[in-house]
Amino acid sequence: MNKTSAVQTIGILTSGGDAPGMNAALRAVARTAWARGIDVKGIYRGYSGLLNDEIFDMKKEFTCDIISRGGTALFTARCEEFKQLEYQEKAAEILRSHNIDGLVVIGGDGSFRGAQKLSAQGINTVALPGTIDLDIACTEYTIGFDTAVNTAMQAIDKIRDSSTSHERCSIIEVMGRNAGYIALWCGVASGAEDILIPERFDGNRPKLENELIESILEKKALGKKHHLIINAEGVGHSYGMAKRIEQATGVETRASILGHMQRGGNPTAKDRVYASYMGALAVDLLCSGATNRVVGYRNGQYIDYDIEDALGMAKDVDQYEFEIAQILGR
Ligand SMILES: Nc1ncnc2c1ncn2[C@@H]1O[C@H](COP(=O)(O)OP(=O)(O)O)[C@@H](O)[C@H]1O
Ligand SMILES: O=P(O)(O)OC[C@H]1O[C@](O)(COP(=O)(O)O)[C@@H](O)[C@@H]1O
Ligand SMILES: [Mg+2]
Repeated sequence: MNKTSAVQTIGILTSGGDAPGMNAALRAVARTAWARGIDVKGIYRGYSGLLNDEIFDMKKEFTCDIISRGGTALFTARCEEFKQLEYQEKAAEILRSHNIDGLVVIGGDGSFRGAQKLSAQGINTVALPGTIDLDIACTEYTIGFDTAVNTAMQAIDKIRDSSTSHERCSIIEVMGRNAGYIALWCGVASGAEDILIPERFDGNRPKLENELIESILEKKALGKKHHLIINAEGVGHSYGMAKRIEQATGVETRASILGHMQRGGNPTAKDRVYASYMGALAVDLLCSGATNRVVGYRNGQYIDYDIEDALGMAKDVDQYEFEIAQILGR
């Protein structure tokens, strides 16, 4: 019992796509809470597990040997029904029945909406940005992005060796349903000739493919031995694109979709350390009586925002960075 804290029992859940570093975050939440004299309960499988009352008393052992592991020891899920008010009310009841008066939600923008709804139901809630997509406007950093980019970059390096040996064009599709940050970073880090991101795609596929065909022929004429195209999932259609490009250019073209390997693996030091400080801050915010907050990282500092304000912020790929990425691939 901590008489000065606004909350006495903190629940933790992970929600949406898993991200490397979620374990470091939940470990930090639990250990900071214990250090502050607060009880901790784990909630399995995100909002879905919460609605099924999959709640347990977290003990120290649960947080041991997980900081170096990808994924989430609490498991994660997407839960459509949680978008409805009646399920949000039910979830708040369940939390209260376990004496959980503070909740930390680790997930992406969708999960923040859920956290906001629980806050409206009277449960003090703080969210941590856990997503490989980096698509959260209020923060320069999200848990998992750094690891995902490094994992994808290493895979691209390997594909590049094969691509160069065969003097082929390779289209490599990386994750990012609505966001091109993984593609942009991988493109720059791998020296890709072309980078396709949803933020700069107008939906006109024939136009996009014609530009790529021109770019491939131009670079082939300059003596380039391969042509790497990093394609974000949000643009997609990599296999069809490869076929049409090969037909039009005569350059053998292969597509590789990296898929879920990008979400796994041991988190980088950055993901472990940032996630740890963010987890600790979430607890201290709850102790101070805060609710409906999201933790972020900006200008070298860990900060927090109102969830509504955070979700209202717009984010776009920096145009200068995108232009330079294109220049460097020429
Ligand atoms: N508008 C909403 N209201 C309540 N809960 C939501 C809302 N949007 C999303 N959620 C919850 O958050 C979960 C994760 O959202 P999703 O967008 O799939 O992943 P992420 O949190 O990684 O962005 C959803 O399955 C749902 O349970
Ligand atoms: O594993 P799923 O459910 O197919 O989801 C795939 C999506 O999850 C992500 O890996 C991460 O997105 P979220 O963090 O929003 O869940 C996206 O890049 C990808 O489009
Ligand atoms: Mg999301």
